[in-house]
Amino acid sequence: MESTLKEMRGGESVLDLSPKATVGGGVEDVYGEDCATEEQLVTPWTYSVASGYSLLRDPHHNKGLAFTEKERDSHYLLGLLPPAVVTQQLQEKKLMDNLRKYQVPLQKYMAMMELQERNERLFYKLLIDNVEELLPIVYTPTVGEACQKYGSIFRRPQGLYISLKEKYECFSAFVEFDYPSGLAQFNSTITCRGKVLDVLKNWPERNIQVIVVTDGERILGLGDLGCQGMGIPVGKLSLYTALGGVRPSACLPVTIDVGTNNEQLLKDEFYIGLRQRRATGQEYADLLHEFMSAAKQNYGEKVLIQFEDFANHNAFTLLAKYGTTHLVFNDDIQGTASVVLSGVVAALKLIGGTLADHKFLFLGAGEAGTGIAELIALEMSKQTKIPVEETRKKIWLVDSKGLIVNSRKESLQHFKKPWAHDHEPVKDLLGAVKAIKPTVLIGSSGVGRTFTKEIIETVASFNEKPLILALSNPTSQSECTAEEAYTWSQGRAIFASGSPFDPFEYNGKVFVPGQANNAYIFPGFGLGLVISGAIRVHDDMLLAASEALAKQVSDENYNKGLIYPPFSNIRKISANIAANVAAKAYELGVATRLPRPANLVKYAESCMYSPVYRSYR
Ligand SMILES: NC(=O)C1=CN([C@@H]2O[C@H](COP(=O)(O)OP(=O)(O)OC[C@H]3O[C@@H](n4cnc5c(N)ncnc54)[C@H](OP(=O)(O)O)[C@@H]3O)[C@@H](O)[C@H]2O)C=CC1
Ligand SMILES: CC(=O)C(=O)O
Ligand SMILES: [Mg+2]
Repeated sequence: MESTLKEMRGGESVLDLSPKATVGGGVEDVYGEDCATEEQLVTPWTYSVASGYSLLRDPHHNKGLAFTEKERDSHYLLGLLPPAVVTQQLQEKKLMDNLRKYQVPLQKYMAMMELQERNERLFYKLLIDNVEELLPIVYTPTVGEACQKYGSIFRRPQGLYISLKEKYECFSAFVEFDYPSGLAQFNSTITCRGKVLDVLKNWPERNIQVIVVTDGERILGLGDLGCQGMGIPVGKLSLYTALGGVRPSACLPVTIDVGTNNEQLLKDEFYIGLRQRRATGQEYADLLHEFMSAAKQNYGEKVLIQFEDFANHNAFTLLAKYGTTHLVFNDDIQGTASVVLSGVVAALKLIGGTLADHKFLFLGAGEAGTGIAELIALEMSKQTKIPVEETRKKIWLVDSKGLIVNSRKESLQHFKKPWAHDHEPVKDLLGAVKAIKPTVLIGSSGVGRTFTKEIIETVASFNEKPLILALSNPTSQSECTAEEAYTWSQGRAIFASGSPFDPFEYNGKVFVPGQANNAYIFPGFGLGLVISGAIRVHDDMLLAASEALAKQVSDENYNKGLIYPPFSNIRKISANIAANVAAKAYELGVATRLPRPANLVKYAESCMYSPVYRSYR
């Protein structure tokens, strides 16, 4: 049975459909048919060998002109392709040549999406081999523009859409029973089973390891894009595969559609989502809960659910609520924290001192800002053995109302309260910079050009080498450009940004800005959880990921002023991050894949997906 099923999938063991012994010793009911009652509906799944025309239209197995003569003969492809047989390398060369001819990044994005839908392995080959060139296309900044225009550029759906329409409903009914002894009448609340589990079962893959889910309310720094936020889970998961080696069939992008408060989208005739204002409160919580329960029920305890680009009024609550029952990770809070801590630790080689010697000032006290602040305070506390309540005092945050200080504490959202320190009220960033005199300035506000000339000049006036991180995405929302950071600090700033900037020449010296983006962390972090079979995420794993990333910065990188290694080495970096995270999972006792492999880096590398074409019998 096992070999037959593998043969049916072209010899790939990518998706092993063979029955597996479960922990309890039974046989896994992959399709849910055996456990369904006679009244329950089941899906009539069929699997067949793709051949001929349908093989050419199956993105998982299509190789285009790279099908060999023998494969064309045995898979009924003769005549369906022109005679030339080419290598994957030549296909890659041609596609890169074509992509480079497009002047507009969105056209490149659409060409890449079209390739992903046509020939998945070639898509990943391109992305892996040309990561520095293509990352800004499939990811920030271009993915932001793609989400804004998703309704117009939408061709084929990617990922799963779960909307309020699928949520279970409760309704009251007046019920009458006509007993022999008399008529009984009462009001009853009836709950109809929701359809979220059925939606998950519609997805063709059964063996999902990573879900990236958004509700579209805070897409990058672009705000509420509703259902059109789908571009983000799709983009993040393509990085899970290309950068972290998680196989594409194990990745599931999900968008939860609870409506949108974006008036422009609500009026847009091409908008693809529910045309209503956002559901909130219990209705929102219920749909999210139905999704979280269905995901665990369908894919098991070890499926990683990554929350992405939720607004902060939901993000912290969801993370706290499901952190104890599910394997969940919030990329904006936790992934960003890990990547920024890594950059700061690496930067110490250039700016000097220990972590605790520095004073941090953030513009933006939301998910990214407070997430980073907390991990820095935690690491400082571990290094100095000073309680975290004390190390937090080295870190200051400014939100839209000014510096976060004690006198504001009562009115602050819960995630800001730990950052309310004793100080006079200060109304804006410039005032805060003058009052706090930070050595590190971090932008996480989602508002572009907020690091003005005066602010950067002031920071540079009391720091030999100010560390300036403009994290907000996409490029239009960056707190400053690389050119501004280097020029206004007279070439002294150590600078990195969330979206990439080109190298900049100032006074005859070329400055290479780094990219402080959670894309360095989440692919390797997720791989580490998957390969160890981790069942929960712990802050120490974020520290482990951060440490592994910082160790990958070479002297050559430091000499260029870089605090992150180049993305061209990302697969090696991800394997090291995965190994460190997995090691921590074993140490904490939350790993279930036993015995622990002796060499975790080698093991991580051996688990990574390769996009090279497979030969078909
Ligand atoms: N580089 C990376 O890897 C990552 C980058 N980001 C980027 O960071 C940005 C913020 O994301 P996130 O933290 O999730 O968003 P949030 O909405 O959670 O937080 C935004 C914060 O910025 C504050 N803010 C907004 N406008 C101003 C202003 N004019 N002056 C001062 N403060 C202001 C808000 O203040 P208030 O609370 O008062 O409303 C809030 O505290 C986004 O652009 C996102 O793309 C996010 C994650 C990762
Ligand atoms: C990078 C990222 O996750 C964000 O900007 O939201
Ligand atoms: Mg994000």
